[in-house]
Amino acid sequence: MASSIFLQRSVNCFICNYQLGKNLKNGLAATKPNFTEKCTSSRKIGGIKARLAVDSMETATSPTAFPFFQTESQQEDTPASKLELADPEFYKMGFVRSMRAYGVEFREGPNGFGVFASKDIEPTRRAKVVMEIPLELMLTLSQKTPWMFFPDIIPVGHPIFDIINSTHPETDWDLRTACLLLYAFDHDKNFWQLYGDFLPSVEECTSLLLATEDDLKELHDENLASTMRKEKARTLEFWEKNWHSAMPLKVKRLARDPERFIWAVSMAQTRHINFRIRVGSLVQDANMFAPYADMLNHSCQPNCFFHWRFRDRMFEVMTNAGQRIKKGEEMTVNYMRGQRNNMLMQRYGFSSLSNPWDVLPFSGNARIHLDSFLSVFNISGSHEDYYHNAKFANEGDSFVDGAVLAAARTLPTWSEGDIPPIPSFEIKAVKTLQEECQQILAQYSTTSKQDQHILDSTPEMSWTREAAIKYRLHKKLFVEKVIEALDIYQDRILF
Ligand SMILES: C[S@@+](CC[C@H](N)C(=O)[O-])C[C@H]1O[C@@H](n2cnc3c(N)ncnc32)[C@H](O)[C@@H]1O
Repeated sequence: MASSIFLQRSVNCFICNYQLGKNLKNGLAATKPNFTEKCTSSRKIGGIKARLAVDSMETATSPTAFPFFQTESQQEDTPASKLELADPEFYKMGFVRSMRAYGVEFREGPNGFGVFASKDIEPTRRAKVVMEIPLELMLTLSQKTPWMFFPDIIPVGHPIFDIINSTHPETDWDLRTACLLLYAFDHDKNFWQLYGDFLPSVEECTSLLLATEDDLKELHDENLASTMRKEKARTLEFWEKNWHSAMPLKVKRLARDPERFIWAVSMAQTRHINFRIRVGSLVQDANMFAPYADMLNHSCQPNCFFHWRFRDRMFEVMTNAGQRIKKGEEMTVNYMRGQRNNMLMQRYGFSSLSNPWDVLPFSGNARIHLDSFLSVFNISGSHEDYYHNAKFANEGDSFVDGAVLAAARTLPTWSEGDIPPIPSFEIKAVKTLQEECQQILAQYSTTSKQDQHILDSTPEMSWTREAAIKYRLHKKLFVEKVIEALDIYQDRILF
């Protein structure tokens, strides 16, 4: 594959009507395109600036000082008012098509666009609607054959119809939705021709499908790197099979180069939602691109969720019942409950410093006392639902976050009702577990400090490279947090 080919898609900037040559180069070492200097109202400018500005704040914050569960997108550390607001056109083009947003605003932060509360949201007994997106604005594909789609923009007999029809509905959902997205971009007066300008470009998308071989090496995780190579090969194979020279122009122009198709698949992987919807009497499991809702970032402790309102075919973003959200706070949803960082990376190109579902591969026989370990950190609930019982935590005690919950889930433990831990046994077990942690750290060729230094000293790094380095850094910080948690366990319980 010739990865250095440039794809130029001309788009108009809404504010200044400047003709932008959209740089779709799939070379992530690429220098930032020139047009960012000329147009001050495109998504690109804000994205890059915001990332630089916020990165320096991030590094000033020690990872262990993060408040419980508030570090998912790390935008909480930056006042929302400092993040750039989305272009007014972004709202307008949706409002005229009956999209509604209540008490939320879109801003560009370190993780691209995000959704923020524009006023205080008081807790209520019922979940509150904050966004409504009509079915007509979404791109929706049924997951089962015969495949159905909304809105009905593809004429039967169009070759892209046959291409989508040739895919496997369950395993090829990303290839199918990518085809539908590309068709929507090409379809006269379709909403996605406008919305597409607010999607991340090749340079801004964190999907590892767009990562270079060098970026994949930075993961320091050969399994994940190899999975991504296979994913990329599968995508290319599909493009080669369907975009050969004998294809009619109306298909060819949708993705003239493999890079364009890989970008569309990465949009599908990082933005589409699996959802069960009811339209009339028909209940369908669907793959959907839901504009505006796809700007919500992920959190393992989200304050919002999605809902389908079948009565008037509205896709809704709702706040959790009883949830208080302060003005400026980020609104988030959970993309993948119960998944480890490698799965988040594979699908979305980011990892979480405080993912409560991450695990460490302990191999020995050493075990610590479950009940006493949990009680030291005020962790409550059953195994699958551990949570930090902040009510009993010391004031200002911010050590416990998702990483400590993950530690609670993965540390080998024992428990026999009321039998207390025997200090000498526990010390031995703790030491062995900490040694295992040190061994895990020793397998990496860099330390967490070195990773942090690389991130701090290379502000112009590509988004995929940054995501890869953060991934291995998050792993190490998790291991270090386990070591520290075991220290605290010894200090607080045994002496
Ligand atoms: C559905 S989109 C969300 C909107 C996106 N931020 C944007 O700019 O368009 C998913 C992408 O957002 C970013 N993202 C979402 N949640 C994140 C998080 N907690 N940490 C880092 N990046 C996140 C990742 O790049 C991911 O692939």
